[in-house]
Amino acid sequence: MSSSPYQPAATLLNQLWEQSDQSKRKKSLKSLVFDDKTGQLKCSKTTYAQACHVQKHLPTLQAVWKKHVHQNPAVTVQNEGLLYVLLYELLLGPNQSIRGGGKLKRQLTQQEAALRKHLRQIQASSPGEETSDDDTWPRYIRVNTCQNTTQQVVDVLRSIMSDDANFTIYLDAHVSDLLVVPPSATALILSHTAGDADKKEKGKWNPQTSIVLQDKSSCFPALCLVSLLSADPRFQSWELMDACAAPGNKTTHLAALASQFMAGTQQKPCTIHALDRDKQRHALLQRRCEALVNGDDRVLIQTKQQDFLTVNPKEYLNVRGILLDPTCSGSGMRDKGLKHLTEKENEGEERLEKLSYFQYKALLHACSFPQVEYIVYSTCSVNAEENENVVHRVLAELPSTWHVVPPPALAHWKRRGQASSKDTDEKHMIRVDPLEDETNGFFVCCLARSSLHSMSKQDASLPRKAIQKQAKVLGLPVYTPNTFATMAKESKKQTMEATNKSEKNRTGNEKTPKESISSQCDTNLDRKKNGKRKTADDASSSQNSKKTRSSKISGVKDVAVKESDADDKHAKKRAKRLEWKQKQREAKLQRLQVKSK
Ligand SMILES: C[S@@+](CC[C@H](N)C(=O)[O-])C[C@H]1O[C@@H](n2cnc3c(N)ncnc32)[C@H](O)[C@@H]1O
Repeated sequence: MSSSPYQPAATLLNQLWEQSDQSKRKKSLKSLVFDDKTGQLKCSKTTYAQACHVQKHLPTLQAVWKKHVHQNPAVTVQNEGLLYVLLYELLLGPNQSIRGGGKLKRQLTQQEAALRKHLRQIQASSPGEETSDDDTWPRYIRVNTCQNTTQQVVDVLRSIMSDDANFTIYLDAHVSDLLVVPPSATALILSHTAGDADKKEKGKWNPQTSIVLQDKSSCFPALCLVSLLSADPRFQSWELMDACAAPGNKTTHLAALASQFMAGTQQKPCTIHALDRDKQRHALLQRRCEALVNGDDRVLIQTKQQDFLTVNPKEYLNVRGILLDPTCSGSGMRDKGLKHLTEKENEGEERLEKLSYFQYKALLHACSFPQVEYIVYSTCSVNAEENENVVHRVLAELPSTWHVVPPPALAHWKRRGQASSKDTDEKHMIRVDPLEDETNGFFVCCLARSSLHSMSKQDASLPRKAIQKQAKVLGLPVYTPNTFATMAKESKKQTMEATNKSEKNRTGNEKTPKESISSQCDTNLDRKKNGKRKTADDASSSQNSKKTRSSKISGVKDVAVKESDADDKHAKKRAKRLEWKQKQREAKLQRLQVKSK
């Protein structure tokens, strides 16, 4: 038995990889660790988080190990899972060290310098092809249909991206007017169009108001609320509330969808009350609503800085729909989420309790609005405590006419609520898995007050057909899962094949750049040693004698240190340059986003 504290994560990964080889119906990491019936985690959060990290960085770790084995063919490792967990901890983990003991730990730490060198080379040689989530997750662009048609935006994006064949634009498979582009495209789109920022007229492309960079799952709440209201013929006018609205992504999405619906009817303009209790966030909300929605006379947004829990429901007698997206732990967010999993078991429990109590209070308060018919409750958390449990707790206190309803627009979304032992409501709730759905983890639950709401079985083909129809009109393909991840893997494979081929082509006599450097290092080394000038012949003989000397430990050490220094210098320089470029792009993106807010 291994003494390693990483063994549980290693076992989990071995289990995952072994069944991937044998069985046709592969289980994902998530389905291996969560109990099908109770939805409870079967291992510790730490074990799950370690396994997630390894899976995320597996291509890089495998490439490092491949290089290592190439140089040390005698190396063999039995426990592949443990190998990659330890490699991750040593090279990429938060402490960059391995806890505990064991033979494999000793073996890896002894080779740490060489392993790090491989890692640097891999990172420097293929920075754009890292297959981590950040580089393969699609980027979502929501068209603000209050200012432009989707066709107008698509035409502009096409012209911006026309120079690069890799930049295909897709339409999302679930959210209308949501475009999907490769991760590398967003910076290009925003920077390319920054000069047009002063064109504020409606219908004219303006990157700050024509589009919103909004993650897919965060588009679900407004989509759900509008699909429920528009399927209900009882209401002649819509008065809605976004109870926790800042910075206004969902409010403005709600406005855009409501406006589209109003366009096809004789209804009065829709009113949206958008509240936030935080002063600064409310100011931002107000600015964004003005910029994104003003000029669209089918919808009116009234913002207010107020604590939702202090709102008197009797002052909003005509409110029919409430969108409630309260503060949550954010454990579904891809950058926060894995951090949350590595928290100590008890850590954060108190915070979670406070959050879920606030969420319960807010949802109960929303249900007390006299005329409200639909409430869409959402969080970007993956904890049942903030999601299903909150809904059950609230429903237990309400008259039985209140019930969970399935959102028509997401009838074709497969992932549903985590089932508790008694309830069947979960099949109507929406869950988004940050590890599998290429968008942040999310939860949406729709509540309806009246039993009049039709619970007839929803036809999943309807929303799917609607998206296909829109894609056809726009001339766009519908995005299919993992498109960019597959492309990144393919491109990485090709680069590796090309590199291997060119390395093989080099003949024994011909010096590779690396050998030239090492030869130079040898010369310098010998110069220092002998204290006299050496000839070119001396230098080459020093290179030729490298193999002979390599058996003498001290000589090998010196040469290796010099060689790795020179190699490192180049790799570092390259990595620094790429890092700087990336930072510039990100800073530009941020500036543009701040401007647009
Ligand atoms: C998750 S964010 C909302 C994000 C927003 N729905 C969007 O999509 O842009 C939660 C917001 O709720 C606000 N908030 C928290 N407690 C509140 C309360 N009691 N009343 C009103 N707003 C509250 C916070 O200030 C924060 O802006």
